[in-house]
Amino acid sequence: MTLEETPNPATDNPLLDLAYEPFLENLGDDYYDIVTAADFPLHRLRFRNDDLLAKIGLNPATVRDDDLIEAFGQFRGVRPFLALRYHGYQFGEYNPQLGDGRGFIYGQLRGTDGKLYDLGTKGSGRTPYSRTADGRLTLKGGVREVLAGEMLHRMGVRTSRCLTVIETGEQLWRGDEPSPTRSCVMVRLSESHIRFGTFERLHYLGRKDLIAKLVDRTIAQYYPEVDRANADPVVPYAPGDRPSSTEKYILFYAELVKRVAKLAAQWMAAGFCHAVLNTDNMAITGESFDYGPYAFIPRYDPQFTAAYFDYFGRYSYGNQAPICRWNLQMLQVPLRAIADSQEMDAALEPFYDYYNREYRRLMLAKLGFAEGFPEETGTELVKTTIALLQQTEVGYHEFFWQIRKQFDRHWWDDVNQILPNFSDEEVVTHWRQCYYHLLQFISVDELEMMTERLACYNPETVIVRPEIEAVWEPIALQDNWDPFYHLLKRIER
Ligand SMILES: Nc1ncnc2c1ncn2[C@@H]1O[C@H](COP(=O)(O)OP(=O)(O)OP(=O)(O)O)[C@@H](O)[C@H]1O
Ligand SMILES: [Mg+2]
Repeated sequence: MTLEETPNPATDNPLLDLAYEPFLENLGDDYYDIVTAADFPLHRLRFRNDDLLAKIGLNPATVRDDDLIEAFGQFRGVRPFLALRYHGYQFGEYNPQLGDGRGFIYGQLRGTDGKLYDLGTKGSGRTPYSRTADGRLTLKGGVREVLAGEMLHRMGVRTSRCLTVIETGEQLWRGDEPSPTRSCVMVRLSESHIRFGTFERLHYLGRKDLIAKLVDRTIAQYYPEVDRANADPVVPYAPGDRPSSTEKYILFYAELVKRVAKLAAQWMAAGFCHAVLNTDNMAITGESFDYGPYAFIPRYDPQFTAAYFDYFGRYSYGNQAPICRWNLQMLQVPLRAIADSQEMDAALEPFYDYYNREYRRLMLAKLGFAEGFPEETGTELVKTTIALLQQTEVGYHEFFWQIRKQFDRHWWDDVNQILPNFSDEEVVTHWRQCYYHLLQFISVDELEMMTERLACYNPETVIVRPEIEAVWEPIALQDNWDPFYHLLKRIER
């Protein structure tokens, strides 16, 4: 290579040379505070997501562990770090004292898919929103968030995912972990950290102008289809008067309703209980994020609650769709600055239609079926499946795994071949008949596709709590990370 051909990067760390885009920064400082990162006594890379490095246009082989530590542990950043301001309804009570208290936006950049992504931190130190807390994330919290993102991604849920987890060598005190406990800093890639609560705060402050600006920018950036469908000029908002509701804003809200309804259906089909669906944990893109006390359900139980502090089951597994709908309804309050209330009500109306359609589609896919048979027949099978899951002792994920494992073309010929070793309880017999009935709409050639679909929708491993504890224990006791890395591999199968 001649001297002229030698690449001459600004730094030798490819992460610092990425084309970061200041979308959030350009909103102006009404929406964030510029903050600094904590200085940590130790930086040990515990997790790197090479899949995501590729997604942001990097060849993972060219990114060294030290590069990741420099950017996402020592925070040699290229842009100001923004702690975003937000409020939110927490367990139904409005809390005006929130905001990024232990994280910030490190930067934003385009994925290879052309979409803008946030790199957001968690556990990176105190900010003006930390209140009395330490601004830190426990190592176990980081490990759990990695696992949730990867598992949900594997199950086809629209979700944020962790890019890195770096252990930081501090001792933290927590009421819900044996303490002192180890610390880490996590960086996650998500579609956006703009939350429902971001708009709620602006309403609380009476800043309709800032709401209008944020909605316009949100639509332009994250709802291009709405922007294209309705090329209305941006409504200039003069404080004091009320802009007329343009179709664009209703289309945006209607699309958000659809995305959130689908997300709730995705969680339900995945057997996932998010656990803390406060409005500050709802992204304006309709993406799932913030994995704290979540759990994958061991058995089908609508009342299953994952957070020990959720005393009344507000965020129980079975309450996720109604709560998402309630959150969408509360979002109408700030959005009234730019959109008509009745029109938003009308846009919220089909929430359960979207939800039910997506849930039915996903449950049928978990059973191996695509659309293409009478609607009632499919609905009947889904209902019978739920009845079986409720009335027998079978585990939620175990049941679908067994279908995937045992599926055989003979099921198509003979109803008694379907899960032959399963019990003969009445509900199971009825389920077999429904399943067999639906199979009769399938041609032999399509059976191969069913096998593929079963593999796609039903992973071999689902991280119910004992699975997570089983990988955490060796980390906690012997600093042995192998079971964790092994579990990450198993999740992919
Ligand atoms: N250890 C902490 N130090 C400072 N603030 C904290 C800490 N833990 C939580 N908070 C703040 O409490 C609020 C609610 O926390 P929640 O657990 O929903 O969010 P989070 O997990 O910190 O972050 P995110 O929603 O970005 O995933 C947020 O304002 C958050 O910043
Ligand atoms: Mg949160």
